Amino acid sequence: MEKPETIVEKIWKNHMVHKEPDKPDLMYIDLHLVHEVTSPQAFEGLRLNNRKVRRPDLTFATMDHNVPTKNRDVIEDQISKKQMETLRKNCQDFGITLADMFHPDQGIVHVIGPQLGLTQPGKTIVCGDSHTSTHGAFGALAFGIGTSEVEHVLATQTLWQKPPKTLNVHVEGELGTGVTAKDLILAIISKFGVRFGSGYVMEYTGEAIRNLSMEGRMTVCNMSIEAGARAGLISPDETTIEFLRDKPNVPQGDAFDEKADEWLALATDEGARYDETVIIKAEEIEPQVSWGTNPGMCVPVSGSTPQVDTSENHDDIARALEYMGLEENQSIESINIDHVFIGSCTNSRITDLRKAAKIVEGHQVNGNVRAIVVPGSFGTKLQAEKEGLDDIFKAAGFEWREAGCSMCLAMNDDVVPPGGRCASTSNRNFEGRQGNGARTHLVSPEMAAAAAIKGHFVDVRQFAANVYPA
Ligand SMILES: CC(C)[C@H](C(=O)O)[C@@H](O)C(=O)O
Ligand code: SF4
Repeated sequence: MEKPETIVEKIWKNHMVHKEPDKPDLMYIDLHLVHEVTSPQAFEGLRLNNRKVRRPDLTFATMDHNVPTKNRDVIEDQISKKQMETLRKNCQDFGITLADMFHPDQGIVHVIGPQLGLTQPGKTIVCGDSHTSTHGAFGALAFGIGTSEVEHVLATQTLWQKPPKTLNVHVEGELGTGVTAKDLILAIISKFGVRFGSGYVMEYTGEAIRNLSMEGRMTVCNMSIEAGARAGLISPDETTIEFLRDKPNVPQGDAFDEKADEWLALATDEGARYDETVIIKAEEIEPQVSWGTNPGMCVPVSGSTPQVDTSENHDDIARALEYMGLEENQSIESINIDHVFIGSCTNSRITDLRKAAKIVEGHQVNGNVRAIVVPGSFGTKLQAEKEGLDDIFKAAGFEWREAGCSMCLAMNDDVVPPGGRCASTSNRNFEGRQGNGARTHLVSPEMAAAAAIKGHFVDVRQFAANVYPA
């Protein structure tokens, strides 16, 4: 029998175009996703060198970071406006399909790729965006690249890459009711730190991962980058196949089933070797809330902020607590919030919205809280409206918005004011991430929904005991 291989080894072998000693490998790229923020200089470089886009048919663009989510017709910020106009012109000049602001396919780049069936197992996928790791949920090797690499891929459809080391993140057992994929990945990062994946491609394995929906898997893979990894992925299985069936850009009918067999064969072989393995027990995980200024600074909702002098990195902790306006040993449930953001490429998919709506139904947003729901794509928004989720959110006092990155980062009109405190379903809680002086707490959509109603963090399992029968 042939030597057992990991999915990463298989994809690597299938895409290596050129290898020579002491150099990275030259890799073929199957899908290049483009957005307005990291592409302008890349296109400019092509123009300066008189080059064309090598494979416009393997390149797909959308606008997400800068788009207004309230009134699409008014773009106040001149830089945003310019970036969007530039992307429009570049896509026209170079023959690239663009899901423009009013296009039905528009949305956050990492939400629409899977929805359109562009994201598929076994593909190499790149985008000038760190959260490209999201697409790894499908068993694709997907990573973020810098603007000069964007230019290289546009011009050649290839990329120089060092073969990665592999890290098996094995999650045993089952997550408890009310404990989500978001809690799982936050718990992993807080346990092992924001650098533990450095230099690795992480493959998530184990029963708890197998039991996740594709949306849950995307949430997990999305945040691999916050653990320092180059990429994160999950071997394809029947869940992957059923998600992709009938999607627009996949083979249809019998051809799909043939393709599905090929995809399933990419899964890591029994007995394949990883460079490193860590094991996590799913049962031990509780709903998480970040208290600090990186995604590893998280505790269970039943917990408290750390004590400074007995902690290992006390300077970092003291600084984070100060920025966050929190005391040491402060219970998480005592933290009052004034903003809630349900959205971002981590948690803005239809299942996220359904679950948040379930918590919200029949309640009112707390009077001190401004809460917004921003679907990840136009398609998600339509689906949610078809199901009446928008009515549930609006009746409770949430604002219901158009698709985009929105309050995940302060690159558009959706900003948390200085000193404001936000329960956010996004992936980064760095200083200033949601606005100058803004304070971000990372949580699951369910936890964000419950916090919106109470005005402070609560254990969603108690808050919504009716939703989580014993
Ligand atoms: C703007 C873009 C380059 C950036 C990224 O790469 O991740 C953004 O999407 C983010 O989440 O910080
Ligand atoms: S939603 Fe946030 S994390 Fe995702 S691509 Fe947009 S800005 Fe980056």
